[in-house]
Amino acid sequence: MSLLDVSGVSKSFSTGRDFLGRPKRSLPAVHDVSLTLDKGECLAVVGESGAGKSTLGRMVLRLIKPDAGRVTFDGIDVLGVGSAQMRRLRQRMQMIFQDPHSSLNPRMSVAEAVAEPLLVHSDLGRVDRQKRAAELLDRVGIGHRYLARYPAELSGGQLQRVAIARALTLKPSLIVCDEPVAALDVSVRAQVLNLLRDLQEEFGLAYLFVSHDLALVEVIADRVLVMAEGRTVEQGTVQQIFQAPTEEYTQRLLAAIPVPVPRDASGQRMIDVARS
Ligand SMILES: Nc1ncnc2c1ncn2[C@@H]1O[C@H](COP(=O)(O)OP(=O)(O)OP(=O)(O)O)[C@@H](O)[C@H]1O
Repeated sequence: MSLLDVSGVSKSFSTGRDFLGRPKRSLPAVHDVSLTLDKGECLAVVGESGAGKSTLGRMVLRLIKPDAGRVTFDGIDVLGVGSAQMRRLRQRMQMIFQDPHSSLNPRMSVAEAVAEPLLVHSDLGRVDRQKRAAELLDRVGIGHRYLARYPAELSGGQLQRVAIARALTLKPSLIVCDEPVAALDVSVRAQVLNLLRDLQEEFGLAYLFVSHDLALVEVIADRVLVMAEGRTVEQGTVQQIFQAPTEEYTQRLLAAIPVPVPRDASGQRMIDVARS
């Protein structure tokens, strides 16, 4: 059984209102998309802007409720559970957003932000919560001198590390990463990507990795789902999608990668993203 099983999910959004306040039109954002994700695996969802990638990621966590389809996490029907069970389930399914500035509370110190989920979801006392937060922050490369600082005092890369530590606090098995390095300076992208990769291995995390950047996807993903206009174009392993894409749309996406990753005669990547 897969850790995550998404079957035929669809979502339409209504746009604008007529003079009676009724929605004018219903536009499909995601249509009949299915995927599976195993423990410790990384599935990238790629496609151009507006393809429906973020909507799909949010539906997996029930942050957006699908109009149709099923989402099963570890055998549990995510769309069918009550709010108390959903709160428990959310501990095991976390999300990292593109913009760490907006995902962290500006009035909470770095240590408080990482410890907060434990206040809500565990019986740990204050000292133990702070200790666990400090350990996690240390693990993601944020030293002790930053613990009492506030988001406005940190760089984008540091903030994303804090957001990653916060996502790890409750020991999730799935993290939906929605363009997690897209808002960062090019110089720190590789470091944060490598951190995500190391943490995945260390904690056996499964990632649903939403990205429009195929060069990153090739480095981090095991499998790829290509989306266009809300629909699945094709799915396959990284090798299949990057070396033998069957659909013209995927071929065009690949051709648009600015700097193709050099390969040796056997098709293996010749460089890796620099280690942090
Ligand atoms: N809350 C919303 N209300 C109305 N329309 C929405 C809403 N969220 C998304 N959409 C629409 O759904 C479609 C898919 O959006 P989505 O953000 O999922 O795409 P995406 O592939 O993640 O794009 P991007 O890479 O630009 O973030 C778009 O046409 C978008 O305008």
